[in-house]
Amino acid sequence: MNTGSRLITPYDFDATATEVIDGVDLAGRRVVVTGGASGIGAETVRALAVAGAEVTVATRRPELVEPLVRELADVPGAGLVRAQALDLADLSSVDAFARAWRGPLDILVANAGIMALPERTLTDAGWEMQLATNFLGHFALADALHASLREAGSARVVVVSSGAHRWASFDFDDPHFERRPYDPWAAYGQSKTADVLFAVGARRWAVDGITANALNPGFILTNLQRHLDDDTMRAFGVMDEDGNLTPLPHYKTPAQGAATSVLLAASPLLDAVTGRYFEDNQEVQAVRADAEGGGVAAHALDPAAADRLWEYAQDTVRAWSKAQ
Ligand SMILES: NC(=O)c1ccc[n+]([C@@H]2O[C@H](COP(=O)([O-])OP(=O)(O)OC[C@H]3O[C@@H](n4cnc5c(N)ncnc54)[C@H](O)[C@@H]3O)[C@@H](O)[C@H]2O)c1
Repeated sequence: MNTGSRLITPYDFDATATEVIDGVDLAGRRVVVTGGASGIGAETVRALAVAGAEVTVATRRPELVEPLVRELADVPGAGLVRAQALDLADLSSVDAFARAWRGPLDILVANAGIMALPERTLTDAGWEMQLATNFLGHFALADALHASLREAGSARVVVVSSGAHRWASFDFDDPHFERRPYDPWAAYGQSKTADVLFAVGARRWAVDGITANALNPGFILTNLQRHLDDDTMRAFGVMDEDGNLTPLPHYKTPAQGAATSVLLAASPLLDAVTGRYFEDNQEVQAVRADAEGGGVAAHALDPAAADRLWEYAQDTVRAWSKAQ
């Protein structure tokens, strides 16, 4: 496995999902994209399917993916796209999805996510909703699909994190905000730190030919911002006084936002690269958590924290399974 120097690719901020895998033939490769019904997930599905991959869109509402399925069915050379129900906040749904999967899985893109729920919200299992959706559900899914990933021979797991990971390390004493006051951004940041640590902890799967890398897609206006009030949207500079959305120059289109996911999922440049963090199609350097601009916080790359989180997630998921 590649643990060498920082990976710099020929692609930058502006590259689209299709461009970063131009010329790559994914015929015969089987892919799952969670949250592929909208936003950057849909663009990830589009680029991988057009390159020939067979893509399963794992989504809470499969009927909403029908237009995308029809669109890609008309593209010559595109792989088959289908939708299958998955609710990451409900482990019985995760379990059902994994049990129904047959044969190898070449690429798992853990893309689905929610951001900044204003009130502390719990899943039926009693888990804080952002942690459950953004991390624990994806961990459970990857773990349940491990044999299929191994069967693929050289599978890749792509974990969509966020620059918000820098706002919070993982609080092992209180991951579900039972003791500390709930903060929507601390909960989002913690879940996205967990996503990066997941990719780092997955180095234990290298022996099975499975690599895992994490990424920040950049800023993209999508449904993700639906829980933000107008004041927050104005503070972010993406809404004017009249309530019109005004994306800033550093905002990306969904097709650009999906590029780093697709690069990590399918570019030959990433062969055998694992446990790393990318932004704008490049591996980025570790920075102080409070640094301006991009970069990855040291707390998200810490191998000891990654191992501890892996054990925590495995125990949490297994405790849920036993209780069923
Ligand atoms: N848009 C941005 O600026 C931005 C920035 C950084 C990171 N991200 C990350 O990118 C990813 C995709 O977000 P997006 O911007 O495309 O937003 P989006 O809201 O369009 O996409 C998120 C998808 O996740 C799905 N989802 C949510 N909860 C789910 C659940 N319980 N089970 C299954 N699916 C569920 C949604 O239905 C949706 O299709 C997220 O992980 C997000 O945190 C986005």
